[in-house]
Amino acid sequence: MEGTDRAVMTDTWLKKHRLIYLGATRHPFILGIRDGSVDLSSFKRWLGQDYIFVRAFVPFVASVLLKAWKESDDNADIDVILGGVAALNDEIAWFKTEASKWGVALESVVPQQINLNYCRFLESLTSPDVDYTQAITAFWAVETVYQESFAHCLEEGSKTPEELKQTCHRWGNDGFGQYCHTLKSIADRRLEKASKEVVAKAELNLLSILEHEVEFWNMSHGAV
Ligand SMILES: Cc1ncc(CNC=O)c(N)n1
Repeated sequence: MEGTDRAVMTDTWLKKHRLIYLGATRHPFILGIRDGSVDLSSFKRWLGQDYIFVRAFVPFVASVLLKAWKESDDNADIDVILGGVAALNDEIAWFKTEASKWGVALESVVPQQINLNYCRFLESLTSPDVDYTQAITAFWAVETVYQESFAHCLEEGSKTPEELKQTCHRWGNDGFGQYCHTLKSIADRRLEKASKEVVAKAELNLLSILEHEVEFWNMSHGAV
């Protein structure tokens, strides 16, 4: 059949950049959740910083929505991205409840430099000079790192403490997995038709995102 053995761009990239991808999705912080050895002060630090990140992620996703509306060849993309926006609305409410459960005062969390750097990078992708293909590919990458990381904490044989399971479910559940898979299909569909220049930029963005994600997990250790 035509096209059955054509390489899918995102799969090619994840194979090529496997070590850094594993660095982002199998980070010691995640492995610590999975084996129950995680330091709860690290978890609380991550929670406060991630709340700040997610608030900054909303305008990035809104920019992806705007680009889809202007540039996409498939109306269904809007529905998928809008679903992502709706999920972020729930997520922000969840962070507030979760933070009060752990005694984390979200209003007084000071964003760390690593967090600000990551937010600034995503903000740079909201520029009109960045096309829809690059934006949707970046969106897929950010979501997928969390999906793969937290799903790992729920796999058979994991010893995730009961009080952390809800957090893992938030991103590790099958519905979120399906959603990431849909984002991946959109990204691959666009990459297939994109110019070499756009494909090259999208790959560099992926590498930047993976590096920012590793740094973000590192931040939980409080050594920065
Ligand atoms: C640092 C980081 N990366 C990805 C996600 C997942 N996307 C939205 O929630 C997240 N919450 N935080």
